[in-house]
Amino acid sequence: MLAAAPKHHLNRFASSRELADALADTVSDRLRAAISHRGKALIAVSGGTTPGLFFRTLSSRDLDWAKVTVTLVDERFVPASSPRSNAALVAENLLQNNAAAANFAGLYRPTETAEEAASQADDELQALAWPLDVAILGMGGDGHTASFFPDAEGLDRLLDPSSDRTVLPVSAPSAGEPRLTMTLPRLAGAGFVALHIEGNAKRDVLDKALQPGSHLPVRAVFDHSRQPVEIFWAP
Ligand SMILES: O=C(O)[C@H](O)[C@@H](O)[C@H](O)[C@H](O)COP(=O)(O)O
Repeated sequence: MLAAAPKHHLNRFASSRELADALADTVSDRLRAAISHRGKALIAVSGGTTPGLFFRTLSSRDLDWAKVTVTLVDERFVPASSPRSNAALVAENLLQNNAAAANFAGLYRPTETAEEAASQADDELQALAWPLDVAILGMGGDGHTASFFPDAEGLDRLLDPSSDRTVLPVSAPSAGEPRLTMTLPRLAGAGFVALHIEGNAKRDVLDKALQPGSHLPVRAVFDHSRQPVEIFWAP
């Protein structure tokens, strides 16, 4: 009996603009509901080149942003002054307009090593209002999500669904620089998990990841996510 494809829902859009509007609507509704239910909201977002338009669209949504904490799905081991910084990407595109009132909890720490930074961030992020209400994941053309790179040292540890860590360091030749990643259980435990990908090439990679027996890292999110993964895709 072949294992059924993990539960997910494909939301297709004609353009990046339509996708950004729909994802911003859904995410702002989820944040409002979390604030109404528990007085606060916690969202983790990814970096990279895909989410910019979505961030700028979400930043103008009307909600009690002062009760929202934005954190990162992953981060390059670089300071916010670096053009590679996801914290800088979020500051410049999401923490603007109405969302400028939101709180931010980044992963980077100015330590000698990524290991030390991950350990410090892991300690300090325990204080956040877990579980995530929203996790926005991206995906690379190699099937990585967060910083779960296929060539990462100790990938099994990064994908351990029972990890008691929140942040782990990542060393992977294909990653460019050392990374800091939120762990699978933290991401999989979110009340709403969106995978935001654009283009036909990534759609093909995702289709491969959803085949039985796939070992692409993104598949681990589908296999362990508490909620069905909502895929947001535009060509
Ligand atoms: O730090 C990062 O780069 C992201 O968090 C990473 O996981 C990203 O989502 C994918 O690499 C896709 O990146 P693109 O959107 O640039 O294709």
